[in-house]
Amino acid sequence: MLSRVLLIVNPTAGRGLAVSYSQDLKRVLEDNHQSKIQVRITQAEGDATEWAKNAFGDGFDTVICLGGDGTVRETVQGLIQNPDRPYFAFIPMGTVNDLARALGYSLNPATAIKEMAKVKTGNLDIGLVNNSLAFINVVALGVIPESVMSTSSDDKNRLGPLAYFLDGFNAFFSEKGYELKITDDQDQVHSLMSNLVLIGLTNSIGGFEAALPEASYDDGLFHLIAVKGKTPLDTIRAAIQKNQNLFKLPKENLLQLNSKFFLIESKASSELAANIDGDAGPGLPLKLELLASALTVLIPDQSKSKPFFLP
Ligand SMILES: Nc1ncnc2c1ncn2[C@@H]1O[C@H](COP(=O)(O)OP(=O)(O)OP(=O)(O)O)[C@@H](O)[C@H]1O
Repeated sequence: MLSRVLLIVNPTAGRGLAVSYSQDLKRVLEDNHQSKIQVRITQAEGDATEWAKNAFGDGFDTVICLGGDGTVRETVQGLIQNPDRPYFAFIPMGTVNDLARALGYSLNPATAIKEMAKVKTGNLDIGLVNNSLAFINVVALGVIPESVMSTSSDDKNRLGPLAYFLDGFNAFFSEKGYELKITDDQDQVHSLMSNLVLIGLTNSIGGFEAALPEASYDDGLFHLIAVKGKTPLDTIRAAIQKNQNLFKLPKENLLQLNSKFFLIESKASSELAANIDGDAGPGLPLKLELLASALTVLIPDQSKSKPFFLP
């Protein structure tokens, strides 16, 4: 691992600093792992996927991308298309960086680069939508995820997480709800009216690291939370009437399931599109399959880098 490394760099990520960060990462890898490095800079959507797909055949044992969650997702999309998969890591440079939070990476790119000096490996579960589209963090359905999909890259660069908040806030007043049928890996069918469904792979969703506290990137399960009710306001009213913390909604307002598979269907399928890791995805029905331990991911080995004192 880390002998021949392909660095995939999205030059638009990290407020345009990704290319200069890639040179810092190159030095850290050469100095600490004697790596042979090739740096490739993406020109457009799809480059990261194509290069990651062919990386192992091109002689790379490790692929590291520098970019936001979109770049990470595109890279993973390429890696899983080949049965021979290189080691994988990334330097987080996006707005939310959920996978970085889940793996314990530093969210500061300069620190995350330094942390690549000492790494250990972990298993990373990946989600697959409709047999083809990979996801790394979350599939979300409902009025809030729909509105967030329209958040522009310009707004994200200018406003950071606030851009998502503003778009999501407007959606709170929408009167939409969806009649959904959710089938799990035990063939249990759950029917409900919902305004928000999240299917997460890790504990961190939308930058909230405790969103799914029991979920882990390597536990081999999807974690689904569906908020019952026609509008988000309905749900919040119900919670407040019961004096509940909004993040601990009463059980009757939530459906929670863990499963390796979900089929999600709706009566009004054309109305509802999925948000896949923050970007627009296909409409319902959605088939979600979990690819357990699909990738071997590099994780900072903080235990080794900490100073060691004898008692
Ligand atoms: N040279 C390029 N010019 C414009 N867009 C590019 C280029 N290379 C890649 N992209 C696209 O940029 C998109 C967004 O990239 P990325 O997710 O890394 O940044 P971001 O949008 O700032 O991150 P986040 O979504 O976490 O805020 C990716 O989907 C990718 O396809």
